[in-house]
Amino acid sequence: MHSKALVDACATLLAQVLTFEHPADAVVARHFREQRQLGPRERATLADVTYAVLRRKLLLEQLARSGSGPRERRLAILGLAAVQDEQARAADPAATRGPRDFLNSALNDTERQWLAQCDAVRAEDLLAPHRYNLPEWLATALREQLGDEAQFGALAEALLQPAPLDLRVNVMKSKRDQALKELAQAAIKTEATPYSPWGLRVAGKPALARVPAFASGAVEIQDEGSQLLALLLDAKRGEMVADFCAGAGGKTLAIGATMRGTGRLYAFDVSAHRLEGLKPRLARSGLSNVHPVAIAHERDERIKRLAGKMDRVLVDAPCSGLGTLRRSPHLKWRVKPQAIAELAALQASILASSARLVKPGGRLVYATCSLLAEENEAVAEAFSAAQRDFEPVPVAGLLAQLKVEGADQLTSGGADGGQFLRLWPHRHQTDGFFAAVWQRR
Ligand SMILES: C[S@@+](CC[C@H](N)C(=O)[O-])C[C@H]1O[C@@H](n2cnc3c(N)ncnc32)[C@H](O)[C@@H]1O
Repeated sequence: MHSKALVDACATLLAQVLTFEHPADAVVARHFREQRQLGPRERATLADVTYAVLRRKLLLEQLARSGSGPRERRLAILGLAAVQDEQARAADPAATRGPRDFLNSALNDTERQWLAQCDAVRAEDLLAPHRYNLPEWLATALREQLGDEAQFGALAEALLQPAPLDLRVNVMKSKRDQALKELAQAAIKTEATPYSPWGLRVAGKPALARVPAFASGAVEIQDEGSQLLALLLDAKRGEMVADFCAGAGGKTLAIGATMRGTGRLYAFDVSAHRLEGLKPRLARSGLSNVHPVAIAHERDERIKRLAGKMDRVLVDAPCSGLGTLRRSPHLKWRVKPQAIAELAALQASILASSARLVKPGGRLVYATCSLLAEENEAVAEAFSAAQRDFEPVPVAGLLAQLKVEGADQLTSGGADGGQFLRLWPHRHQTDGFFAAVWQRR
């Protein structure tokens, strides 16, 4: 596609995404279905530009104010420039700018001059909102929580970077070393992730669909943080286990593999549509112990019948998703502060209902991919205070038993900082995750 047409195509897509009526990934997917003529490279560029604009929306809007022409076109130009910069940095971390020839060929003289002025703006001269690109309410909450401007700055910077591509080796089908070699034979370079024993981090963003290790189910795409949540549940062969908010089953598959395909693993969710997404992954995984069940709500009769029967229950609760801003940057503009209190009430209700499933001596894990204390520590502490027959279990000890390296770096809270799992993009290169664990007395 000619550079002029590409800028126009980016501007068209941005105009749809920036209404924020629907999640960005849904808008992009619909746009691609409608625009069948777009080739794979053009689709990749359009998606990259959309996400670059969503990540740095406050900065790019500020820079766009000085330009001329339609706003979406100015944002598309700045987004394309940002993507070229990212690509240049990926090839050479010392690089500051990508090449501008291709982009400049799409611009008129005024636009070229304006882009050169934008390129000349120095990061250190930016006001905090333009540097951090977070809505004010969220910046305030995260600053308060981290209690340190340098830590907050590092987090904000990490949230502006695209997430790495992590794989989980399916222990039913392969071992980490073996999968690494098999992927290398398909020219996919990976290295072991630092914390999860099943994790491989991929260099770059290669297409995986036709890679034999992926097609055979030997590896699945899963963030290292997500893998650690399944590890914490530590489900064993032959047990009765429930993944209460299973969605498309990312964690279900990891849990099923730790059970070596034995026992019974219920995958509950209120969304039958999301559970549908589990089916093709289940087929690849080789697991036969997973039972997906669509429920009406957390107090569904089918849940009540299983009360006190589960060895382990994972509650991967619906949350703001603010720990996933590297891959879902639209969330920072779509999630409203008022929604957090509603989510916290839903999380408390789901946690209390799912706890009934746990048998005496069984384990309960509450997890979110939110960074906010209101959805995390506050929900866990209120549960501990109200449910005296659930004994809080410090996560640091569990991680050490599971031989996770650097376990003491992954936790916070409690008298010694070991109570909860707390993963941060800027410290652990994972999405932001929280987990609390209890044992039923
Ligand atoms: C964080 S997502 C789950 C992600 C999934 N565990 C994974 O690893 O891919 C939260 C899920 O909770 C589900 N959910 C929302 N309300 C629920 C409820 N009352 N009971 C059970 N699941 C619920 C949503 O449909 C969503 O799929």
